[in-house]
Amino acid sequence: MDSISIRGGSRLSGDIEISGAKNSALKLMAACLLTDGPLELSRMPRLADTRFLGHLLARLGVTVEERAGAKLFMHANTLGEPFAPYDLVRKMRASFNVLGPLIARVGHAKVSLPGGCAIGARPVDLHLQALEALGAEIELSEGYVNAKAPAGGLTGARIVFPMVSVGATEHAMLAAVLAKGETVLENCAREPEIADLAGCLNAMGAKVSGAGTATITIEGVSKLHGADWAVVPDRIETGTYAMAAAAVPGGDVLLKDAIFDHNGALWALLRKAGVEIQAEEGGVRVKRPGGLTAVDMQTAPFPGFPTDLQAQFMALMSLADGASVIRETIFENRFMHAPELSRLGARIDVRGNEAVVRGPCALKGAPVMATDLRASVSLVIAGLAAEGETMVSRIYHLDRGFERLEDKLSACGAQIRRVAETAEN
Ligand SMILES: CC(=O)N[C@H]1[C@@H](OP(=O)(O)OP(=O)(O)OC[C@H]2O[C@@H](n3ccc(=O)[nH]c3=O)[C@H](O)[C@@H]2O)O[C@H](CO)[C@@H](O)[C@@H]1O
Ligand SMILES: C=C(OP(=O)(O)O)C(=O)O
Repeated sequence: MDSISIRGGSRLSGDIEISGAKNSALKLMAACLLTDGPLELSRMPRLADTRFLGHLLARLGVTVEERAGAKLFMHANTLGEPFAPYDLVRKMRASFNVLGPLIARVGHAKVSLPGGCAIGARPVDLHLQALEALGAEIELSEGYVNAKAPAGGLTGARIVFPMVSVGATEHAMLAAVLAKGETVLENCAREPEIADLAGCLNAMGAKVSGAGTATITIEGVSKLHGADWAVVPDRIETGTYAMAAAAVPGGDVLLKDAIFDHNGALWALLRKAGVEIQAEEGGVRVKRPGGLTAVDMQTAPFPGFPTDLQAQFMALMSLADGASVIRETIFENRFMHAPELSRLGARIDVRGNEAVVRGPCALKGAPVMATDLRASVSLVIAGLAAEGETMVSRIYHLDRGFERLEDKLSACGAQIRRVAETAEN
């Protein structure tokens, strides 16, 4: 297993190009199952997760080809057995979203219950309830979901989600586009990835309206066709590099292609903390002119502060003057980075879903372990500010969601490198 070595203290200066969003790309990839026409995605991030889902799609009979210029071509003109085995689904949550498209197009499917980051219980009851509301018969057996559409196919329905779920909203959309009649989804997630999925589905001939609001209406169509679609820039990668730029005084980075409006909650808090944020032609500029002041934060569904940036924010607050109270409201076990940050010298007390960070802490490099995707990058941010060397192990978590992280950061002056595992280490 590779590690990442960081020598802290260098301020970041330069441009970082933001890749396509992992969390959007994965659902867009699942959409290729809905049509016998080709789907070509551009601004595709090359990540462990997208490769894994590519393997699963290939197993389902899809032709999957990476093409030059960050493109991914997928063609599901014929599909094989609609079976998604445990080994290909356990590593990430988004692969579960092949279930809806498979029942919508093929009429039945067997898909393993999903894996993903170990940040809480993460049930899929809302996904299954939505598919059942569309008429699917669902049976759980030995870790698998066996699902079947009724003889005439899925039928539109009114579905009111009892809580906001990104994955369940997307899953319902992916199934309802081919259902007969109208589907109305209420209390939907409003994340930019949802609007991206709706845009792509509409480019494929679907009739989805209201994505990005709490109510989404879908007029089912009998067939979809191929399309070309550009993945939305990654707001989590954007926020992560913004906080990396703010970790060392003097940081000045242009986040190229970042969409300013997708990170409103983060920008408001960073400005309060003393970071300068400016929307510019072609991206967002982040500057850290002086010291940082502690601010409190609470995660919430979009447009609130994203849970996927909570770990990075905690790392930054360890460098800020004063106490910051961080409350995690989405996942019940998403503070595993706290003890690792403490190894670098951060003072963090965790009580239930609340963490109190008391800064500023003089961080010192140490060996630390990545426990999940966003936790691992919070250790990188802390390492950029720490004195001496920080060695982050288990970075396969990082490779799930950050494309060429070392290259992007070192091009801006960070002293960061990947250390390949050898017989000696
Ligand atoms: C691949 C992907 O896009 N992952 C993102 C997605 O995850 P994911 O789609 O899994 O997250 P959800 O929005 O569904 O989860 C929100 C909350 O709802 C709960 N819940 C969810 C579904 C369900 O059937 N039952 C249920 O109880 C979850 O346990 C959690 O407490 O949104 C999360 C919240 O923005 C992000 O952290 C993840 O990075
Ligand atoms: C938690 C994440 O991914 P997954 O939902 O696939 O575990 C993430 O993107 O931060």
